[in-house]
Amino acid sequence: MEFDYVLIGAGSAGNVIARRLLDAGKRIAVLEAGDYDINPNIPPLYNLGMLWHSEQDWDYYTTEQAGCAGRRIHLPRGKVMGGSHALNATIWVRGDRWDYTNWEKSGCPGWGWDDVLPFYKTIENFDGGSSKTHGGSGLLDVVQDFARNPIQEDMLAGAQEIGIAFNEDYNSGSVEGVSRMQLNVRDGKRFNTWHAYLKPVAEHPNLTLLTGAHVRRLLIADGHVTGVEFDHKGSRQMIQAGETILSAGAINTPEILLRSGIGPAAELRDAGIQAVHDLPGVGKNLQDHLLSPVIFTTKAKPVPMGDVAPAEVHFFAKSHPDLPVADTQPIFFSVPMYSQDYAQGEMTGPDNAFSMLGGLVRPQSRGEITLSGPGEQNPLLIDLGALSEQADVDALVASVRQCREIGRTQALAGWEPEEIYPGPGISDDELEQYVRESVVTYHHQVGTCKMGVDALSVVDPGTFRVHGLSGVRIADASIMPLIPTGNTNAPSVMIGERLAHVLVGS
Ligand SMILES: Cc1cc2nc3c(=O)[nH]c(=O)nc-3n(C[C@H](O)[C@H](O)[C@H](O)COP(=O)(O)OP(=O)(O)OC[C@H]3O[C@@H](n4cnc5c(N)ncnc54)[C@H](O)[C@@H]3O)c2cc1C
Repeated sequence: MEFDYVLIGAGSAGNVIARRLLDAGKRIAVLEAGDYDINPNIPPLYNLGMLWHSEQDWDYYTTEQAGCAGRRIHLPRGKVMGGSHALNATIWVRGDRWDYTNWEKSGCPGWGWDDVLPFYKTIENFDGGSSKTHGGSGLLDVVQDFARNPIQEDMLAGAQEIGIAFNEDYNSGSVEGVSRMQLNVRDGKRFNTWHAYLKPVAEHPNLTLLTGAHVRRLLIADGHVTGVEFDHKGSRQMIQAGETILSAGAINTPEILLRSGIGPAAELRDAGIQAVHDLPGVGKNLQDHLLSPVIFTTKAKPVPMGDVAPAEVHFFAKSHPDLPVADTQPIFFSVPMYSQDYAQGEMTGPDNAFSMLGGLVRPQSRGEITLSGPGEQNPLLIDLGALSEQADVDALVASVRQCREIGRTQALAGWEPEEIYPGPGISDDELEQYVRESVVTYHHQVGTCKMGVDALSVVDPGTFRVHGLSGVRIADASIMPLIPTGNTNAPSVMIGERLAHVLVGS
């Protein structure tokens, strides 16, 4: 056999795994559906919105979301070397200690905070240096010392003015409070796991890297996965390997399994696909974070563009005090973040504006990914179940209300802000409808092949093997059993390091 491993997807997790396998002398094939990251809008973070609907975006849409005024919500995902880490805002957030305690409790022993912390430290090249909580000599830059935009500093002060405590380091185990973000940037430009891990060894003799290689299904014989079938340069091809690793992300990893006949047998039959392995949890347990915008224009002076990033400050807060951990994470942008596909018609306004987006990060709603038919031309059905639980609506409304309040603080008064969305016509008591009509994804889909041991679990938490099959493992955002309290890139990278450790003891 030519390859020890074939790895599908060169995204946040995939690049890490590929690098560690090469360092350990393994022969690997990496198949990435997208191309190299030559789009000039990838490096400058300010241009990330220009990547939406581009060739580097899988450009998914949800089904009509009943909880969101029947809207279909755009879900950008990276289809390029670097994966969604090539499209994201590079905000580095591990989540709260509480998240990992809950992963353990949900049937994932060995995934507590103290277990994952060493992996985060291994990953990080933190500009604050190494410490009890941070790594200073890893491959991935985590930067807190960059030129800050004065309007972001005033939003930071405004949050403190309404009683949100300052948290010097939200990555130290407790997220709660308002913080300056830590980013994956180098020289002020995006720096992702492709740049940090795989690109430096892209000429390695043990690496076969195919871009534009779209994996269609797994090859399976008697419960053993022997490789994959994929499209490349206009023809259908196969690769066999000792093991297959799926790192295609929370949408495409379950898609590949489902199209291979691995999933809920009855649903597969209904979609016209012969089930080869009945695994009820594939595509289930879909979780995402949500945002709803509060946007202000300024009368006193124009909003300056920052040097590095459009988003620099966020805070974590409980929507009511008896919660064990923050359930909201508003995020501040130095640009107007007009909602896509706003129910009232296109959301427009002046370019001179800043945004504070209410954010829901502990959703109770769950969604699912299913197939609409047997053929590759039959699209995926992605149902986020967004805002299907009233508790989620209430938390998001509370978060939007807080953002409006910050807009009225003394700290921001010097800008003379005027709220344009939701706008003066909408009182705090009328926010529910606005939230349902304006909500967008926070881009954090996870959980569709969750680790664990219950009936809906897909992946073994110790070995990353797919339950009931040999020769195949999964390591990406799809295996998270519960969505973390915060952005999901750092946990995805950590998952990549952990699988590498299992395979080659990095
Ligand atoms: C617009 C946007 C902004 C975000 N902002 C942030 C942020 O600031 N901070 C944060 O923490 N998180 C952010 N996220 C989320 C974060 O980027 C993801 O959680 C993380 O990248 C997931 O990593 P992954 O390895 O699971 O998947 P990905 O990084 O998406 O990698 C999957 C890879 O697999 C490839 N692939 C998929 N299907 C196939 C196939 N069939 N054949 C071959 N290859 C395939 C894809 O093209 C992709 O390269 C954002 C995401 C987006 C889209």
